Amino acid sequence: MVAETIDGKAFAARLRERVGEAAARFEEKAGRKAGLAVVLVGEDPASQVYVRSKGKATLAASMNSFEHRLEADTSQDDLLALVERLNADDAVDGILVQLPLPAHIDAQAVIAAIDPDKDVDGFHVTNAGRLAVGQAGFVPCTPMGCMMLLTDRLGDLSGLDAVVIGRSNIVGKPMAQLLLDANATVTIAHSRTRDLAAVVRRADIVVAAVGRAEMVKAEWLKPGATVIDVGINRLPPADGEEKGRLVGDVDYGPASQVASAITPVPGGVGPMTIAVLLRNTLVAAHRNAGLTAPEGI
Ligand SMILES: Nc1nc(=O)c2c([nH]1)NC[C@@H]1CN(c3ccc(C(=O)N[C@@H](CCC(=O)O)C(=O)O)cc3)C=[N+]21
Ligand SMILES: [Mg+2]
Repeated sequence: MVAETIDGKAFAARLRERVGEAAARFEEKAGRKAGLAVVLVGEDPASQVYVRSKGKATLAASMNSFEHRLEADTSQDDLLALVERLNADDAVDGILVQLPLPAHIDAQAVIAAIDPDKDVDGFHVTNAGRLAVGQAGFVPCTPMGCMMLLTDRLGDLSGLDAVVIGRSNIVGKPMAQLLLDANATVTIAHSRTRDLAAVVRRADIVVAAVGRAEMVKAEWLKPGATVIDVGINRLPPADGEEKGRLVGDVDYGPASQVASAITPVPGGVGPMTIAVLLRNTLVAAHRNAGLTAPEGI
């Protein structure tokens, strides 16, 4: 079997297009653009790349982008004060504080300071709780993007066996909850899981979110499984390479001989994360303006 490639990049482009059209309609109704504030502390090169592409995508989707770049030695109090200003700013519908933060800042305290109704990352405990008990709130962008790719590919997930590898608050746990809400039978595997290969072997759906390059092997997969690879790992440069290649958590080449469908890295889940961020921001804008959020985005 040769797996079909799940083209997250193209799916995300279509989603951003729809969000952009809905954002233009929002502007007509509300008399202002929807706005996303992105806060970056320090100069981590990877974070700078992400923040730049978020800003570009936000503007391209007819929304305002407010970028706040702070020195690496910014105090936690100064960062919290900025978050408070953004909470109070009516032009700001969504707030994203880029993670990771420098070690001297308590990321949990910063996330807790964000107004849950502007928390378009879905990281605030209020939104985690809303997801856990089935109330409307913001769902973390990466797992939401994975769900969109899965339901587009498979339709009804009811009764399917899903294995999520990784238990982070940002991906693994919310991913498992979304799969459960879709009536899949869900297993969360992690570093202490015994015989991970045997656990993965049962799965119709595998979501790999461990952050270890090419860890999930083709031999672990049930033939015909649908594989969503959340990992973005840079390999050490090979001979003659300036930068190492980007690879996922799945050993893509061999895995694509066993799976029926698989997301590539890059071009899979990553672009979906940004598209869902824009969608969450537009939903936030509608709520803040007292308008009904549009359907079909
Ligand atoms: N508060 C917060 N929210 C986040 O959502 C958040 C964050 N902090 N910190 C960092 C991670 C990482 N992240 C990515 C987003 C898009 C791609 C993406 O578009 N990747 C492309 C390009 C990859 C490349 O070429 O570097 C792809 O996979 O095809 C990747 C990673 C969001 N994050
Ligand atoms: Mg975590």
